[in-house]
Amino acid sequence: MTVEKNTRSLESDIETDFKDKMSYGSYLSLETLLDAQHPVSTPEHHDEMLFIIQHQTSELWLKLMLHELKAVVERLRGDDLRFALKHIARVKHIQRTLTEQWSVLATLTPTEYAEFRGSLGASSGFQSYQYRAVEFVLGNKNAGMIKVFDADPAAQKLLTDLLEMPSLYDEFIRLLARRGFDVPAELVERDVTQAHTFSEPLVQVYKAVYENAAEHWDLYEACEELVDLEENFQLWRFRHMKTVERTIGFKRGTGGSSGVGFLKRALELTFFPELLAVRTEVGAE
Ligand code: HEM
Ligand SMILES: N[C@@H](CC(=O)c1ccccc1NC=O)C(=O)O
Repeated sequence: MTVEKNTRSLESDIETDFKDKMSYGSYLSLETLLDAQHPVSTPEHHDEMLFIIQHQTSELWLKLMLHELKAVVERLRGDDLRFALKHIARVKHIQRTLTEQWSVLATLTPTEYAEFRGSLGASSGFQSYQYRAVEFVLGNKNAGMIKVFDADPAAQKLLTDLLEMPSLYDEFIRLLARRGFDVPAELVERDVTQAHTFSEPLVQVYKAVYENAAEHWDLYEACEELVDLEENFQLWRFRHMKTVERTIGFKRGTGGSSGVGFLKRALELTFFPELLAVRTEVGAE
């Protein structure tokens, strides 16, 4: 059947009765999802909807990212690098989406934002427990970050559990040790509640992998995937910092920090420092 008058006719078998069947909206809990945008500015500022949805979509992607990263940790623990790599590939696409999404918020001018910023009170992305959870899973542990969730026991438990679990990087390092590489015992048995700190012997392990890539192909590939993950994470942080700079300049943050300066310091944090250091070591001078 052709389209007439630029109108597509419904096919006779198209389902239209959802009294007793699961529909699109019920499956996706759209009623809950689309009833969760509550601007607080009075009178309501047009641009607050953008601000809310930008954060909510970010939190949804962070939720999926955490789900995938937890699967990566499990797969590494089970020596299943192939499946770990599959999940990492998905995480990388989520990260790209999250980073590209900054361009939507960048349409908010400093004047527009200033018109409803006061309504946000002391709330801040600093209180995003899912963001902190991703940092913890990747190995950037910081127990001090949990204090801000004193009033949210569920978030506090999630973060405390993750703090006490070996991170994705801990599991990767343990896998390298099981594969027979010369990983120092203190790295395998380290206090996993602390942030990972630079280990020179680990650089030498990576050197062995990179200089014999053909022999250790899956590990070689995994190392490069981890470098991508870290770089993508830093790109998100950079776009956040630049968006903040153009939106509030050098004002202090609503969460109480110095603002842009505080966010710039996050760019100096690293997840997998040895994987960057090995680059200085490989190949000819
Ligand atoms: C105009 C938009 C935004 C501005 C002006 C802004 C500003 C800031 C500032 C100043 C901080 C430092 C903490 C503080 O004192 O408040 C911060 C932290 C943070 N923001 Fe935003 N932000 C914006 C949008 C977003 C969005 C869309 C997200 C997405 C979830 C986000 C997530 C975060 C996170 C996770 C932190 C903690 C970063 C860290 O600990 O290094 N922000 N933000
Ligand atoms: N910290 C921001 C406020 C802000 O951006 C924000 C406020 C409430 C919920 C999430 C936010 N996003 C990131 O920090 C500011 O200082 O303007």
